[in-house]
Amino acid sequence: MSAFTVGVCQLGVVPDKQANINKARRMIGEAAGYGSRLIVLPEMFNCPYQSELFPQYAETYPVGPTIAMLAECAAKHKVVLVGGSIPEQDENGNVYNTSFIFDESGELIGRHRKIHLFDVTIKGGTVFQESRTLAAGSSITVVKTSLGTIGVAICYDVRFPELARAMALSGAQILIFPAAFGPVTGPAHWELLMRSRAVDNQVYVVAAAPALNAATEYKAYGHSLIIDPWSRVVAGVADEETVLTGKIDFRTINKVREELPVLKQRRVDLY
Ligand SMILES: NC(=O)CCC(=O)C(=O)O
Repeated sequence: MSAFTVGVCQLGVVPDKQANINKARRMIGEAAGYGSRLIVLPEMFNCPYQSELFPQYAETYPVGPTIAMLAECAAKHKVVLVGGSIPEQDENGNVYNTSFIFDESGELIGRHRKIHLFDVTIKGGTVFQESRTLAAGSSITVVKTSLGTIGVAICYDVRFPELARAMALSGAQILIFPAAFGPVTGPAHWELLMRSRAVDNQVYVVAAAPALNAATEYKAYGHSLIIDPWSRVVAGVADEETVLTGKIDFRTINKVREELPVLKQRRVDLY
């Protein structure tokens, strides 16, 4: 399919896990009602973004109310669903920041475990240590869907351009980033990074953020975005809870790559 609508659920996360699941179900239904064939949720959408909380909100595939809701909604609405991310516990007790990806029949078609953990100390700003409770994933995620090929990475992963390039070279036409930037790096880098990955690789970028909830400790920046391969913002919002939609048209990828053939012109003999 060369053109279709993508929907992004910019959901405001609350401490009550079941309330987050219910809200996600409702927002996925709303996005499907707008004609979205691909729907994306934000990073850690069932759990406040706080390291110490991740283990207690974690689920082990295929068991768990969040995973069940995602599979059920994908099948009910016949959509490709990138289920943001949730804390996932494996059989050895390791917890990952994981995106589960479902097809239109509710089958799991991909799983991305965040590769680069968000361990930063910005003086006078954000201090975060995902590695206190999370383990890092160890593979790149590129998934063929009925709509096209998608690459999925999570939030801080966007800062590593080699990863986006590897996904694009593996055939990804859309790079999807469930994410949760905060009030310090959000205004400074969010749009810049997302648009850079789009222009570097001449692909669509979909960045799904949580809405701002002023009552939670981590203040999400919001500003979900859909960006085209020319780096134009197709659709964007501020920090409120809402469903964002935009058109993806793969013919734009071909047009941009024909006009500016930078991917073909790379000097792989030199770098
Ligand atoms: N959840 C995250 O990985 C946050 C990344 C972030 O805020 C950044 O600036 O990078």
